Amino acid sequence: MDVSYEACSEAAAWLRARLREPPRVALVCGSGLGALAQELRDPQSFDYAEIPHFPRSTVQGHAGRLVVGRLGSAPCAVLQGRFHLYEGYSPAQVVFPLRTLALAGVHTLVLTNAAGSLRPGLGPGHLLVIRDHIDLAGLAGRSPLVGPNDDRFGPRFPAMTGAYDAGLRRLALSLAPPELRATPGVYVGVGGPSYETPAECRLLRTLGADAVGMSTVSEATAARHLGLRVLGLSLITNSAPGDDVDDDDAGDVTACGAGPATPTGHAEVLAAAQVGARHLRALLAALAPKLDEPGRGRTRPDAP
Ligand SMILES: O=P(O)(O)O[C@@H]1C[C@H](O)[C@@H](CO)O1
Ligand SMILES: Nc1nc2[nH]cnc2c(=O)[nH]1
Repeated sequence: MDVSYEACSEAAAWLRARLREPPRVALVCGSGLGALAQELRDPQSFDYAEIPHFPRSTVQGHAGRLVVGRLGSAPCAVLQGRFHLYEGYSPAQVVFPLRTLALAGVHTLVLTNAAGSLRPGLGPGHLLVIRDHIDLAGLAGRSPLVGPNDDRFGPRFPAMTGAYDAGLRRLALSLAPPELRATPGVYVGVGGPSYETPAECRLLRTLGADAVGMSTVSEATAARHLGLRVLGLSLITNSAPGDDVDDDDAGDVTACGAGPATPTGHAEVLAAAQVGARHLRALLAALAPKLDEPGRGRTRPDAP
C-alpha cells in the first residue's frame, strides 16, 4: 500500500471533489463507538474501499466508512473504523486516513477509543480525558514517523509535550455528562491483540498509566507531526486485572476498578462501548461549537 504524501494528497483530492465543503474537524470512532457519526447533520458517506489508497477495516465494531457532515456548525469527518498495529498494518498505514483528512482541511482531531482501566475507582462507563500518553510501540521503534521524513507532513523531530490540547481537555471535562464521571489521565498504547496479564497490568500501572488500549497513540503522534489540535477520549469498557487478582484465578475477582476484572472478549468491550456511546454523543454535541474556530488552520510550529 502506498502511504506517501502523494497518495494522501490523491485521497484528499478525491474526497474534496465529492464533498460539499472541506472538513475542518475529524473524529475517529473507537471500538463500538461508530454511533457517534449519528451526531452529523446532512451526512455524506463513503466506504473505505472507494477511497483511493485507504486500508480496509478488519475488526468487528469498525465499520470501515467515512461519514462527512456538520457537527453543530463545524464541517466534520467521522472515521467509523480505525486501523490497529495488531491487524498487521504498519504504523504509517494506521495513520493514513488522518493524514488524508489533514490534507483535506482538518485542523482538529478527536480520537476516541475503548480502553481498560488501570486506576481504582475508574470503571466501565467512565471517561478518561487523555492528558498524556505512553506509546510503547513508538518507544520501541514502531512510530508512524520512523523512516525518511517528508517535511510536507511535518518536521523530523516533533515535540510531544502538550500533545493533547489543554483547552479542549478542560472543555471536555467541564461539558461531559455526569454519568461519564470524566477525569483526566494517562493512556498507554500496547500492541495487542491479547489483553493484558495481571503482571503486565502491574507493570503498566507502575509506568504511570491510568488506562490501557491498542490504538490512539500512533494517531496522536502523527497528528502532532501534522500540527493538528488533538483531543483524546477513552471510554472505559472494563477494568484490567489488579494487584488483588490471583494470577491463577483472574476471572473471579473484581479488579482495581468497578465491574468485571479483565475483558474476556471483544464482544464485551463492544457491548460496554455501545452503552457509553449515548453519553459520549451528548458530550460531542456540547463540544461541537468549540471544535471549529474561524481562522484556525493546521499549525506546524517547528516545521522547516
Ligand atoms: O479502536 P479501539 O482502541 O477503541 O479498540 C479497542 C482496542 C482493541 O482494538 C479492541 C479490544 O477489544 O478495542
Ligand atoms: N489493551 C487493552 N485494550 C482494551 N480495549 C478495551 N479494553 C481493553 C483492555 O483491557 N486492554
